[in-house]
Amino acid sequence: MEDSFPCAAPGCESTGSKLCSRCGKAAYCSAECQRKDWKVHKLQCQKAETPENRISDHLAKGQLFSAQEALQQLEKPNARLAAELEEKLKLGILSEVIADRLSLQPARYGLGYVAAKDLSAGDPLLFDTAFCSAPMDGDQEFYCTIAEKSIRKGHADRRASARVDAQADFYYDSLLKLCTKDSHDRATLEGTEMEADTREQILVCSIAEANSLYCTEEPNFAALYAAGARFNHSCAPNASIESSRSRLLVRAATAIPKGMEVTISYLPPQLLSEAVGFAVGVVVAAQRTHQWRLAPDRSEASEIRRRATPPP
Ligand SMILES: C[S@@+](CC[C@H](N)C(=O)[O-])C[C@H]1O[C@@H](n2cnc3c(N)ncnc32)[C@H](O)[C@@H]1O
Repeated sequence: MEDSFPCAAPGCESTGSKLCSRCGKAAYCSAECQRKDWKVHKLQCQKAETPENRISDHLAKGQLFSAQEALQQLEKPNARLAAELEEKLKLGILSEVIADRLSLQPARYGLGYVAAKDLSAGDPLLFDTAFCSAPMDGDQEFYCTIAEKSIRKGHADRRASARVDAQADFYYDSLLKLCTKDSHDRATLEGTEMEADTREQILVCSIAEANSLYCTEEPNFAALYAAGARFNHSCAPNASIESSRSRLLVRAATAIPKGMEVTISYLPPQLLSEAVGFAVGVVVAAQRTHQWRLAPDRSEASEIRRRATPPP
């Protein structure tokens, strides 16, 4: 930079050789002078419209998908921003409705996502980070492991900053608001006298069972995503999922008009395509693997079970 810029800190007569990385306008001779001047400078410091600053904004707002996309488009890789993104992904407490494409609303089965604008096939809709995950073939049911891990993580106060703690608490609170397994009545559970810890264990276990999703990229794992869990199931879904132990991306699989519910399949595609005749095939396949259970209405479920059970 030109030598003629004076250091912007009041009283300093040195030459400013480093520009403020945020606005790119004020010049300082040293980090110390920049620190001293920050109280005044911050009142006029406007973030320059650079791709790096846009990525910082996305990261600050927890929009990790948008940050990742913008990082990939940078002409020169930026190791600092990439490391910040990785840190945030690891926390497992952030989700992003991409480009305001979805809204959470009352739907056919409880709450569900509805297209907030006309969507095209392939549009990314929701990015979420897994709060916890577990193998499907562990010593105990995967949802018990997910519940145990979730409770530990939900109560931990070991994070990097108060802000991260607050976000983690918010994410855990939204997990606690997810629906319980169909046969578990939340009001009964909440009204029954028992230790608070025991109630929480039963509640989170039921939530983990009703809301965990299979991992398409790591087929032996299931994971619990607080925002992703709000999608309802369809055997002819209009959205698809790409999921791993740490991340979930939901994309429109077809064009979806504004106002239509966006659905995913809770079953891995191979189970859906193996199914001979919709419900019976799916339920039998799911029971056979002991992994996935659909939640049709109860009379339908018992009729399916009756038809699916071979005569003695
Ligand atoms: C992962 S949650 C989906 C979001 C849920 N509707 C909510 O309000 O949070 C799964 C629960 O939604 C309901 N559900 C989702 N899809 C369904 C479907 N196709 N048929 C019946 N119930 C469904 C069931 O109660 C199921 O246990």
